[in-house]
Amino acid sequence: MTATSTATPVRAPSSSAPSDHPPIARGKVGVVLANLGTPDATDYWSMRRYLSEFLSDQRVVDYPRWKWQPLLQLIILTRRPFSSGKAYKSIWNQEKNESPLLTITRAQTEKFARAMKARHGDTVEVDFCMRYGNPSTRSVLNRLQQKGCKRIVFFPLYPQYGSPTTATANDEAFRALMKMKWQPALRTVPAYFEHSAYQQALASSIEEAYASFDERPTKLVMSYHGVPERYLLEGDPYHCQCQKTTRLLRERLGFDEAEVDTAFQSQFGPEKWVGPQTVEHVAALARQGHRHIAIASPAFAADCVETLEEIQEEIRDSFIAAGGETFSYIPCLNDRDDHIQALVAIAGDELAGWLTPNEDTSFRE
Ligand SMILES: C=CC1=C(C)c2cc3[nH]c(cc4nc(cc5[nH]c(cc1n2)c(C)c5CCC(=O)O)C(CCC(=O)O)=C4C)c(C)c3C=C
Ligand SMILES: [Fe+2]
Ligand SMILES: [Fe+2]
Repeated sequence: MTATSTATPVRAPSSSAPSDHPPIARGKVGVVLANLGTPDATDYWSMRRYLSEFLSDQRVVDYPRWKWQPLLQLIILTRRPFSSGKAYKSIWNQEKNESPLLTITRAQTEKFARAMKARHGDTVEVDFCMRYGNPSTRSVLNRLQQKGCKRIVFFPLYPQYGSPTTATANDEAFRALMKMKWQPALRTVPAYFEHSAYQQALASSIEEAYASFDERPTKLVMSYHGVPERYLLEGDPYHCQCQKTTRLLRERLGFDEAEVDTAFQSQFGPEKWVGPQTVEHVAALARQGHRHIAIASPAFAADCVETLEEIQEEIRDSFIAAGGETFSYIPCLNDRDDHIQALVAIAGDELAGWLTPNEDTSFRE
């Protein structure tokens, strides 16, 4: 996906340059939205390929390779592609034959590109990439470099910093740069959960959902993707940033402390993960007498298998089985206009000084 439809002006070098000098693309600034990635299809081998790439990443599962790879390749990847494939199948975008995460990320990028172009003109080139699967980080950064982007803002779409998400996305971007003869300057966008435009978009999405309910839920559960507790103890701020996301949102909404809980989902493997686990927490809420709860998932910029299947099927079933009656899922911010405007504002902060009018960043003659 390319934001600007104009062809890249590739010019001959200045008249003082030798005639056999390679052509030089005119200087542009790239902005790349990066998300996690998703399988290309739901069959066993597509799922296995995707999960193998994902779960072999030591930022995600940090056990030593000699210990983890035999377990992963010989045991986990013989079974998990079937169960995960079933989950993806239940939410697959049949019309486009792709996963919802890909559909939504593309829609976000198209809107973001239009808004960036309206604000900054043709100097900015926008695209998206995935950490695992396609479009790969390397292919997108190579394309932008070839189009003449001498400066690139790399924007991992994770409101909270996590080593299994933000850090590995950035690692992959820098790995791509390692192969380039003419490497662009690269800025990475930090966690943005505190940004007021992001907080406002999140608050508006919840207020709009609440205005549509016949009866006010007695609890709002903020369900974040979990991580092993050890990652927190070893310095990953993700858990703290999730707690703070909830607090800032609750203060902005003016909700009572007792009305909003934080929980963590998607536990994987035998290690202790941060808690409470959403699937158990909602059942406990039902047993305590909560009949109507709302649930939002602010670790994800886009709805994905973890929200559309895990929350809306597995976690909902857990609440209903324990005696709950109404389970209201509030979608991720996806391509809401206020979310896109927030992303534009956040990217704008990182572009500071890079968009001087008429500046040619490509070549000084
Ligand atoms: C095995 C350990 C995992 C850690 C740690 C982890 C952290 C983490 N993940 C996200 C965001 C997403 N994860 C998604 C899917 C997913 N996550 C794991 C494992 C870990 N994640 C697996 C095995 C899967 C695949 C699905 C499955 O088999 O259950 C997704 C959805 C992708 C999609 O295609 O829809 C997202 C998004 C965060 C924010 C996070 C912690 C910082
Ligand atoms: Fe995950
Ligand atoms: Fe899951």
